[in-house]
Amino acid sequence: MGVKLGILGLGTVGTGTVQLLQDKTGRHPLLQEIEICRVGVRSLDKPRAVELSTDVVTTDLEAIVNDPAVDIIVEVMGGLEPARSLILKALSNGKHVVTANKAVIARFGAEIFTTANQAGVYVMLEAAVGGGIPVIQPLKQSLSVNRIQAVTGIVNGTTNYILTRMQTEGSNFSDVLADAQHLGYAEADPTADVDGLDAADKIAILASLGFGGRINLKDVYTEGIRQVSKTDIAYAEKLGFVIKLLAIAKRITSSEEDRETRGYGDAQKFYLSPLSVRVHPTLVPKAHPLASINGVYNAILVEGEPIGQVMFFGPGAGAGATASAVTSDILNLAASLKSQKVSTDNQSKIGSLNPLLACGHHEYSQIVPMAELITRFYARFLTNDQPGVIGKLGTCFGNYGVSLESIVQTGFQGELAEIVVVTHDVREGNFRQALAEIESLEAVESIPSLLRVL
Ligand SMILES: NC(=O)C1=CN([C@@H]2O[C@H](COP(=O)(O)OP(=O)(O)OC[C@H]3O[C@@H](n4cnc5c(N)ncnc54)[C@H](OP(=O)(O)O)[C@@H]3O)[C@@H](O)[C@H]2O)C=CC1
Ligand SMILES: N[C@@H](CC=O)C(=O)O
Ligand code: NA
Repeated sequence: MGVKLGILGLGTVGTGTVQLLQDKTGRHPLLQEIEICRVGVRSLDKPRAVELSTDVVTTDLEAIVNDPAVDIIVEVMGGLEPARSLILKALSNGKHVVTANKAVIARFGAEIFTTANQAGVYVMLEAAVGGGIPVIQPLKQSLSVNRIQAVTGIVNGTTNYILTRMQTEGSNFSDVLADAQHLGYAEADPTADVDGLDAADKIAILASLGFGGRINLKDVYTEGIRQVSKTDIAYAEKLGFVIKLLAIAKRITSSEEDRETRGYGDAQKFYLSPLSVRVHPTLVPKAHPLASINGVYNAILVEGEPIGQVMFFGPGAGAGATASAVTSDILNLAASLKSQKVSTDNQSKIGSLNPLLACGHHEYSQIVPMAELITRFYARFLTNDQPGVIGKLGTCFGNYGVSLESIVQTGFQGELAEIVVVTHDVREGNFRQALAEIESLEAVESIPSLLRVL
């Protein structure tokens, strides 16, 4: 008996998935048992890069999720609605779901996983984070015995592609964005990429898998790359850094908790300690493993105990790479359908769910406010070119306990001197108080850039 798919969407990812499923030679033999039964699209008139018979393609997506012949729904249409309702309907109808939709999972994960668990079916989402990179299943399975301390990633291919080309070619932001859209990396609305929202969805998913608590998206501090200028890229380069859009989820332990938990004597306390979850452009030291991740590539560095550091690297977007993740999820489900004893009653299906494939849902994690974050900063100031300005900046920083790692004045913008500082670790709240005082100095014209340093 074959496994029948209903695919919702035939855009970049849907087309890549159909292409992969239509070209099975040399791939896993179980693929032979998978059959594309129905494919849902918005428009029947659009030219398609794949051949599908006209009775397979439809605009009636409800009919696909209600079709009793379909075993697995593959949601690659994107957007929040009707994607969310169609996923919920499919699950209620007892169908497994594979989705690449991080926006839906980051917002409605709890509702979706609850519905799936009640129906005794799985929701698979490998493509939702890191495109083709296996990172969801490793966090759920291979790394699940570790106490995760931090997940730090470059998880948006579009912005990494843009920043890389701005750095290597000195290209202009909007031209490079158009190329990323053309290559199929960007979301339908690229604002989600450029403003960091796509990365925020992804780190919320990774943090909830890695740390075991639900993440409220509104608690994820999110800053995109629009304000990253060629000037800052050039200064960063001189200072030994590259600028990357990082998504960071980190367990924060106060020094007291730290003492108790470093030996992991009190594991419960470790699990309950708050997290910092954020997305922002970051100066990454050139020697750091994430500094050399360029173009559409993504990488996710996971730090845990006892594993130490593990980095997942690969193509984070694009048709083929994402189709690889979607199709592996399909294959996983096909294997589990094959090995599952035929069971008609729901209760026994729930009992037979593999906890390492299913997604749990938990309490919300506590997220520390950004003012409490301890990090290094890079800031660029435009000031009058007069004696004593650097001293005045130093005094303001000193007033709030901000210690400077470096301070340079190399350039000019017209009549104004350009001063760049990099701080040592400082509480963000203190740094911002110092900046407020600096802004009020007569000699200071503006503070065009403020970036965090890894
Ligand atoms: N592109 C990428 O590299 C990656 C994308 N993803 C995720 O995969 C999902 C799909 O992305 P992508 O393939 O790029 O998106 P596209 O915009 O290229 O494709 C969307 C597809 O869904 C169909 N569709 C959308 N809305 C409806 C609707 N209301 N009714 C019927 N059909 C609809 C469209 O139909 P039609 O063709 O008729 O317009 C189209 O075929 C998104 O969730 C995205 O975040 C994840 C990883 C990487
Ligand atoms: N738009 C996303 C696609 C993959 O999730 C990206 O650029 O990474
Ligand atoms: Na992935």
